[in-house]
Amino acid sequence: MSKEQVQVLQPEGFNKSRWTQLPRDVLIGHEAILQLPEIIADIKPGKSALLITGGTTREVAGEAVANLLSGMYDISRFIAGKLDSSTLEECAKAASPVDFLIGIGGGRVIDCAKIVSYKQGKPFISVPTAASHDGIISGRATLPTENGSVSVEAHPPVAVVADTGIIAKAPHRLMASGCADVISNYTAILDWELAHRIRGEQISEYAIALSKMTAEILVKDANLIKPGQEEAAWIVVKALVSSGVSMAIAGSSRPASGGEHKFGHALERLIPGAALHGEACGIGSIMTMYLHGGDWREIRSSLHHIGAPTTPKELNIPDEIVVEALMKAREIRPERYTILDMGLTRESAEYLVQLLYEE
Ligand SMILES: NC(=O)C1=CN([C@@H]2O[C@H](COP(=O)(O)OP(=O)(O)OC[C@H]3O[C@@H](n4cnc5c(N)ncnc54)[C@H](OP(=O)(O)O)[C@@H]3O)[C@@H](O)[C@H]2O)C=CC1
Ligand SMILES: O=C(CO)COP(=O)(O)O
Ligand SMILES: [Zn+2]
Repeated sequence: MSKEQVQVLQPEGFNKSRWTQLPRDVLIGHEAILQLPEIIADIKPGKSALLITGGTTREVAGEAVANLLSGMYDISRFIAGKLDSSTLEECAKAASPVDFLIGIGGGRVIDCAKIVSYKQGKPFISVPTAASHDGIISGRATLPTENGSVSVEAHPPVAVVADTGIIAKAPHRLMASGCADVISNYTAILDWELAHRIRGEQISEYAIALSKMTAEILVKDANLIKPGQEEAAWIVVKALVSSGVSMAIAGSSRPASGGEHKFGHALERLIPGAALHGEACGIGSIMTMYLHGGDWREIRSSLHHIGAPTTPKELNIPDEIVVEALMKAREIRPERYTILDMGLTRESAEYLVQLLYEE
């Protein structure tokens, strides 16, 4: 090779730079949890750990992890029953003496571990007990506030350990919700492209391609997603990881969160706990796909096939609340421009909700 240096013809003002953070170790599979000691030994995060769980997930996996690691590490425990400022404060106190954190549970618990570990500059390990959301691996956390949910900067876990045996045993509703979260990537991308065309918002073709491919693979494999099957857990966790990587590439949740997520966050504010995160976003995605002029029936039948709800009635949510959530979606994260920010009228919102019931 010639020693001659290539002369870089720098376009004036070129100053792009992106720092993409990803986990160092991702372990998915049968009895993966038993390999936690090896994963921790590989990362060498320190000698003491705080295990953050929920009330149920403490029983499902938290105590098993505590037993596995005790004797090797100093273990303390914290139960994150909610995700609000006082829980975060208490969790931060519990975390301050330890070297690293392990979040064992659903999205709420993992986001709690993510936020506290980020604020304290400590590593955290993500141990999802359900395939219910694509925040398993992402570097962002969703924080409910009085003014609606905000996406806050955090850091990705240093490692993800997803035990497909544990995840397959979780209620199927959780896995179906995770699938819906991924299927909603279709409309999140359409919204991002819309914002690019109308507002000149920067898009990432790599993030879009990965996010779209992930949703497509999941829809193709929908017939394999059955309750209690470890293979189903394997397929869905891989999709959630891939969707999380698309967010890491984008440096934002844009490739996986558009108008259907703004609707989902608004619904959660109006009727907390009635729908799981992915369930709400899936229903939102049917409606925003209709507005985009895309194949909304395909979204609806994929959700139905997987076992996710496609109507408010299935969740015992009154239709009027869904109309309200569609109208309020524009107040959630107003800087995130989507099809729901284009002047949706109440009459159109009512029509969208009726569409969900169409034969
Ligand atoms: N950061 C990001 O990028 C993303 C964040 N999210 C966030 O994640 C949250 C949604 O996560 P989701 O998991 O749906 O909700 P939760 O974390 O609230 O979990 C739902 C319920 O499932 C229970 N559970 C979890 N695993 C099992 C199991 N194996 N067996 C029995 N029960 C189980 C939980 O128990 P327990 O009470 O013990 O917790 C909880 O009661 C939202 O806050 C959302 O905003 C969603 C997507 C992306
Ligand atoms: O849920 C997400 C992706 O599925 C990301 O969350 P936000 O909508 O809070 O950005
Ligand atoms: Zn989501």
